Amino acid sequence: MPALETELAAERAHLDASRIALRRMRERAEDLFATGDQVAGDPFAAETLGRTLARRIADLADNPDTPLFFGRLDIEKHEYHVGRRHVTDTAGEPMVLDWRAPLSRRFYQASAAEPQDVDVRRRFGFVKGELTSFEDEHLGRGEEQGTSQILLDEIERPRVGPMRDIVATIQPEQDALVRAELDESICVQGAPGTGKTAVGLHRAAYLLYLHRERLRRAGVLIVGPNSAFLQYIASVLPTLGELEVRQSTIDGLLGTPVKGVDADAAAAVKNHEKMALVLRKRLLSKIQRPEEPLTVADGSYRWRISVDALRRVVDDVRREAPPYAIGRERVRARIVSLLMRQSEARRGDSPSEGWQRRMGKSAPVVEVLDHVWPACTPEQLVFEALSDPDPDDELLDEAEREALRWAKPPKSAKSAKWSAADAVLIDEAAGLIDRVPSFGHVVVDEAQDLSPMQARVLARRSEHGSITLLGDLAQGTAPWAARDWGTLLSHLGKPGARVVPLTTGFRVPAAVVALANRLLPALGVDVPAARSLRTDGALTLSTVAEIDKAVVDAAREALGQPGSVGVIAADAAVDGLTEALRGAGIALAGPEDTDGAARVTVLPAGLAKGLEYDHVIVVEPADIVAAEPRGLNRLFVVLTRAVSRLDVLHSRPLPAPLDGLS
Ligand SMILES: Nc1ncnc2c1ncn2[C@@H]1O[C@H](COP(=O)(O)OP(=O)(O)OP(=O)(O)O)[C@@H](O)[C@H]1O
Repeated sequence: MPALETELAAERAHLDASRIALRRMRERAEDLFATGDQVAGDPFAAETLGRTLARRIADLADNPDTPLFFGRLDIEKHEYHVGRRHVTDTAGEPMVLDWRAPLSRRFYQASAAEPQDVDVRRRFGFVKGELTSFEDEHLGRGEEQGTSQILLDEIERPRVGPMRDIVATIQPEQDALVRAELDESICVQGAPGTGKTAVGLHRAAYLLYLHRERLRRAGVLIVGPNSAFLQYIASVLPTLGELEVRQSTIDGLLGTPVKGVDADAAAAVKNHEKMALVLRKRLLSKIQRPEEPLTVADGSYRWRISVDALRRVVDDVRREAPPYAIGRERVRARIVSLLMRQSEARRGDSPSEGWQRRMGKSAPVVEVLDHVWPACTPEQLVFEALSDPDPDDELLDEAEREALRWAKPPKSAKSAKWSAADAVLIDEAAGLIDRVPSFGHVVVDEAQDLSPMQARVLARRSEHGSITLLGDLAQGTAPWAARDWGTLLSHLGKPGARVVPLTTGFRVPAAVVALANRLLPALGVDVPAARSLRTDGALTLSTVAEIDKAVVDAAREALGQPGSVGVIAADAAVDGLTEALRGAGIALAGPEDTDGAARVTVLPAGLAKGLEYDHVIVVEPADIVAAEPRGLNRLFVVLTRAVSRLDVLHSRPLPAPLDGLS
């Protein structure tokens, strides 16, 4: 047989053997699922089983498109398959290792230079769950291949629907972040499409696998910029078998319903870190020194605490600096304890708990407390700070005080229409007044846009845990967006966190990366430029006479290719473009698209962050830039949403950094 045919025959034999193994494993996984159904003995077992089954249903829901394994390691004559989760045979022996297991690390990290005892690493390629190819690297013999074709096929695959997991093709520098220790907080500065979001989600799944009990108790939180983004990433963790993770926006974490909108000047002051001090100062100013002694009647006795003793109590508690509400209870407890000592000395016995409670609630004690340490709710504190900013507070100047004051003052905290920034202030106040439960781990995506006060919301929720901060300073579009990570990390309470850059792009083709990189010098941030792994892709820049018509034509042409199409324009242009596309008979994704078949989405530039489309049509870049103070950063975000093809259509001149390109 000629050499090529021999090789092909051998390859077919390998594939057939792997297909048989795959079928056996899937049958075994389904068996495990079926038997679990019948063994619930008691209510606790039934509940636990219910949870396990729910997870398994989610695990298997993507059958048969999700392969049970995607890799194999040959180590000391043993073959270990690596897949999305453990599968064991009837004797309990592992058939597939979970990708998060310690041994699986070698699948991602072993190299010819450091084979880690791996003789052969095999990657399997699948198309719609069907095993179609494999690649072997004989690391033991010092052989390693360059960029994997299976990885290239995966990143060039058309994107339809929500985000997918990347377990089969996690790259070594991504894996190092995914597997960082639970106690370590990390900040990932990643250029567009370098896999920041993917890394954050896989890190959450990895930490849950390794520290399941600890994290189940404390909880894992993923914070994203808006609900469209959360929907887009929602299915990644379930396909990795993890259902118990809270995914939320910042607004969603706060208890206050948002009914009002701030003027820009008010939002700027309210999001500034000095508001934390303003609120703190205002709250502490409620604490007064006692002026009168306390006298309490107790049957035929009268107990008396001197002004000096009361002052000592208040001063001591103030120095201990507990949260405000706890401070009030501490003062009450210490006053009761002084009363108790007098009672013990006079009566010679220890008063009961009932007596202590009665004393604590007696009118004279409550009167002293209300004077020296009055109760206060978070809403009340913020209401006061916005109704009547303290003129003696040198933290704010008069313009800032004016910006803070309500345009139409509400009668009380109860009737106030709180804005999103007010809700953050109320959360700050709540953190001053009482303790906030902390998550075990918090992943924050698009973190560059957090304001200092929003960062403090997350600092409170990760005080006893760690964080994974994901972002790109170049994509900062909020008025308060971070210019450097150090300052933001301090607001998050993790000043020492390691900042790690990711620069290899998996989404955006090289030609599009080169276009977007032209904007970088004008963005005022110091970040390393991206390098794309993709040499495919197409870029066109066209001057057009009639924008609407050009967009319709471009969308029609885009529909000739597979995958999703995103038409991204300045927010104000979206309605007109929607009408033009609908008028031309192009079905648009959205609420009317009940069967989910439409492939074209019209998207305001303001919502494009974090999303991706196979084909992106960017409409009138100059309008996108002109629409907001950080318009160039917004354009940078918009240009980097394309997976395969980018059309830039403009009738007005292109913004300066792109000048002369079309
Ligand atoms: N190792 C990988 N293997 C396959 N695909 C990958 C890999 N890393 C990233 N990708 C893909 O690249 C695309 C971009 O990833 P992701 O959205 O996580 O990047 P990002 O850095 O968060 O981007 P952005 O800053 O633009 O929001 C996604 O489609 C993701 O699945």
